[in-house]
Amino acid sequence: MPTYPERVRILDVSPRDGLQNEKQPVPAAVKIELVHRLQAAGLREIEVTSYVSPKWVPQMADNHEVMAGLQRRPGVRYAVLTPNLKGFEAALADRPDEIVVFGAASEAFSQRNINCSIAQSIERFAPVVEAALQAGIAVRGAMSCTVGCPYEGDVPPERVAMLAGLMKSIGVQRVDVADTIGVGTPLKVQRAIEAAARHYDLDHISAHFHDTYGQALANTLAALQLGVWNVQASVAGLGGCPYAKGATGNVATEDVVYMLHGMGIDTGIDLDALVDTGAWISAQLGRATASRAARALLARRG
Ligand SMILES: CC(C)(COP(=O)([O-])OP(=O)([O-])OC[C@H]1O[C@@H](n2cnc3c(N)ncnc32)[C@H](O)[C@@H]1OP(=O)([O-])[O-])[C@@H](O)C(=O)NCCC(=O)NCCSC(=O)C[C@@](C)(O)CC(=O)[O-]
Repeated sequence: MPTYPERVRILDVSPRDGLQNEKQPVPAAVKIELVHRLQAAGLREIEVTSYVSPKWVPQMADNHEVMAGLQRRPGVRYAVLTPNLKGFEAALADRPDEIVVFGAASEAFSQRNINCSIAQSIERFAPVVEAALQAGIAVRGAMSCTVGCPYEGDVPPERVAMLAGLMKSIGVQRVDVADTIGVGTPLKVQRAIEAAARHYDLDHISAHFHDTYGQALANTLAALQLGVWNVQASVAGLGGCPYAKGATGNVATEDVVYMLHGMGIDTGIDLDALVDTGAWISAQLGRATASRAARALLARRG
């Protein structure tokens, strides 16, 4: 019998990863309310926004407004993406608890997503990491395409180990193993996590799985079986990456919480309040939730 952690920490990425790809502008007030609803439901880590070029990702151009509008709760960690010093300097004024540098295990994705090679990305991240740590801000490294790439196809675990080693060498404190396009299956994501674990202990590795092929919940379980207990998810399964066409959102937070609570694993999250949050943001966006658990629970409520 596999063993599972007693407690799992979920980071909800919906305000950033979930909304970044929306074509219609989502008002800052809606983004702010989403964060407030998530924290009221018990989320203690939330990825709020990114400080990237508004020409590349227009939806995140309201980063300052969103961060300024937050009513912060003690004990909640608010994370933001900063790909370079320009982004970090802009973010600093908004007092994030954690910044995220984001690289890729695939050269082609690195070029399409952040307009530079993997080696150049590490050069850009190094001063960001140094400045963040000096300012007392935590640093996470997102690693995209750890299983497959929309441009290069399969990505071998050696590439993940290479990227994790580079992240470690510049002082990144913890890393996300991301299946950006959701092509992974349980054993493949386990190989990617094991590759990252050559440089980071499992306490400092998060699972970040998209659900394009319906594998994200199974992949999340596979990560837990290895001992990973930091899991990323997006309420209502919102999301997708602008540089990974056709990729769907992350595993739905409601589905992860339903599974974990059913396994007797504590998350600190109120599933009913989370389902309400997913229903609310889905209504704001004019679409149905992608969460199967939320759909079932809403139907049961009548
Ligand atoms: C990284 C850059 C900025 C490089 O973009 P670049 O064009 O190479 O940058 P540059 O230094 O040559 O500057 C060009 C212009 O961008 C501006 N600029 C430069 N930096 C910034 C900044 N930080 N904020 C705002 N503006 C910026 C800069 O000021 C200049 O403006 P101009 O003079 O032309 O008016 C660009 O490629 C970019 O913004 N890419 C978007 C990346 C992105 O947000 N992708 C989605 C998030 S990653 C993701 O979703 C995956 C993840 C994390 O969820 C995990 C997974 O599932 O895989």
